[in-house]
Amino acid sequence: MASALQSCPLLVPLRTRVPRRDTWPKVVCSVTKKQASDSHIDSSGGLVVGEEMQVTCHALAFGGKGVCKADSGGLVIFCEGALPQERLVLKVDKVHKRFAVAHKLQTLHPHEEAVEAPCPHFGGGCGGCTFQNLDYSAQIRHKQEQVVDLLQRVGKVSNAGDVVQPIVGATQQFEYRNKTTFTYTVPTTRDSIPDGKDDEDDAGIGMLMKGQHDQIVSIDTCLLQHPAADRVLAFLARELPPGSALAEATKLQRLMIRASDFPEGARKGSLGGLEVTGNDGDGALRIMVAFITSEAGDSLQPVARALAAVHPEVVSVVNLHGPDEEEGVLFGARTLDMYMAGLVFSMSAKSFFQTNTSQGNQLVQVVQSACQLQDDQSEVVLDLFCGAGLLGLSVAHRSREVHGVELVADAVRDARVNAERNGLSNCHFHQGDLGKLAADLGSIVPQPDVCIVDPARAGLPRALTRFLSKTLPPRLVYVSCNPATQARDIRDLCEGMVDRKTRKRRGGKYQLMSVVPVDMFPHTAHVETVAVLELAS
Ligand SMILES: C[S@@+](CC[C@H](N)C(=O)[O-])C[C@H]1O[C@@H](n2cnc3c(N)ncnc32)[C@H](O)[C@@H]1O
Repeated sequence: MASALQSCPLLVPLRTRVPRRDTWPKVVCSVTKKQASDSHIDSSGGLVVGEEMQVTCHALAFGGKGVCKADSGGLVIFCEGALPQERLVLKVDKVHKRFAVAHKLQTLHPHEEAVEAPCPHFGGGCGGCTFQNLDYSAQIRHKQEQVVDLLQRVGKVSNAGDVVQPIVGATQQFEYRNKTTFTYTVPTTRDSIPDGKDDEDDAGIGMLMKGQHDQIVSIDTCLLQHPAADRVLAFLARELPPGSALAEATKLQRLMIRASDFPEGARKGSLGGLEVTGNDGDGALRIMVAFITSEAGDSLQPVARALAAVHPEVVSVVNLHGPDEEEGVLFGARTLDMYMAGLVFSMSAKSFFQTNTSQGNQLVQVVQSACQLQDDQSEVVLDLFCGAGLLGLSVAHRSREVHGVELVADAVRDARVNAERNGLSNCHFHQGDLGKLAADLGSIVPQPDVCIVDPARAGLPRALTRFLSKTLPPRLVYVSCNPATQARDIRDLCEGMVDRKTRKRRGGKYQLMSVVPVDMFPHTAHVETVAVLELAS
């Protein structure tokens, strides 16, 4: 059923909605464009756009697409939804010079570890999950293989198979997300619908479609998020529906729901080994809701109060509005208390927090042991891209000093409060853009013994790699949510950066000691990795 829907481009608009943006996307027209491109014949590699064919999937590419080939050989075809060893029918969407892109129409012979996906939205285009139809042990095995493969191909690490440690799998594979963001849409206008007819159902709240930035799948449940978030979503879908006068007046774009409690295995005692302050809170469920709007959203106050009256676990409702996401409190507190690694964190709506509480604890333990701090609290730790301070604060009790640097001002403010709330007076946090201030970082923070970096998906800014290659902290602990950019940066740090004039690499001083993959996001293609680099002797 799901694959039949995916196979027919004309059905796509019925399952998608147009999100509101300040710059209005021309999404509905793109259906017409897509039809035009379907009829375009591209003969490169013998593949034709729109062609349907039987193939076998051989592996999973980074990002979750299946790597397929036609029986007669030819170009590699990256196919959405295909699993290794699966025999399937696909439809070619795009043909490039060296590869083609396709989506699955039908499974002929399934992956031997295929399972029934429990979510009603899986396979319907929702961008949330990739592997719900694959047994969890197979998911993590593939993630492990991808990390090794990227280190070999991109990082040029010859002993990648030895360096990469066994992946830390998740004990809790559903309901693990402590934060979910939903997109609000408005009904499309009459002229933007190709057949000129209004679609009464054409507004919704949902997740972005796979690979899209301007189309969503309407959903009423997400099996990855905290179940309490489903209840909040249901209330708001009823009381503040897309297209309602209030949603229109405030230009409501997105809805963020953040839940704080203790999923199975998140408590300090049950994991063991976390040496922190033991600040576990009372275990009560608390929820923050943020309405992200284009216009100031003071008029959302009555909805916020009604939500908190029906769902007393909602302790904070805020509005982030305008291009700078200016913050206003609609109900309760401005921040939400979150707990991880035996520490308490005051979290503003705009601050980053590890999205999987249970696996966040595991990640912290991996980082703590990767830092290999001495027992005498003599060492200085740098925590770059520190967010609200999670990693730096979790090693502060074993350090002389911790210095964190972070771009988002609210996160820096939270990090300072968090140091104080956890009684960690040896921590200092600085606000700044590490892409811009990297060259001057030495005048802002002391020379570290250990430097933790945890950048966004783009990896390290070039200027920061240059700074680290010059100042040479003895130990680098590189936490990454994108093993591809991490592999690139590891190569730069170990073999040296490419000299613009000579086009040769020079100056690499590090060696890669270990990489630990941690599965923070079961059922998705994402994998977190913690790499340790030391100065080569
Ligand atoms: C993956 S999060 C890690 C946060 C923190 N280490 C944690 O575990 O909670 C990356 C952080 O880097 C910050 N960031 C992104 N680009 C940055 C930049 N150019 N300079 C400084 N911080 C940046 C983001 O705001 C975010 O808080």
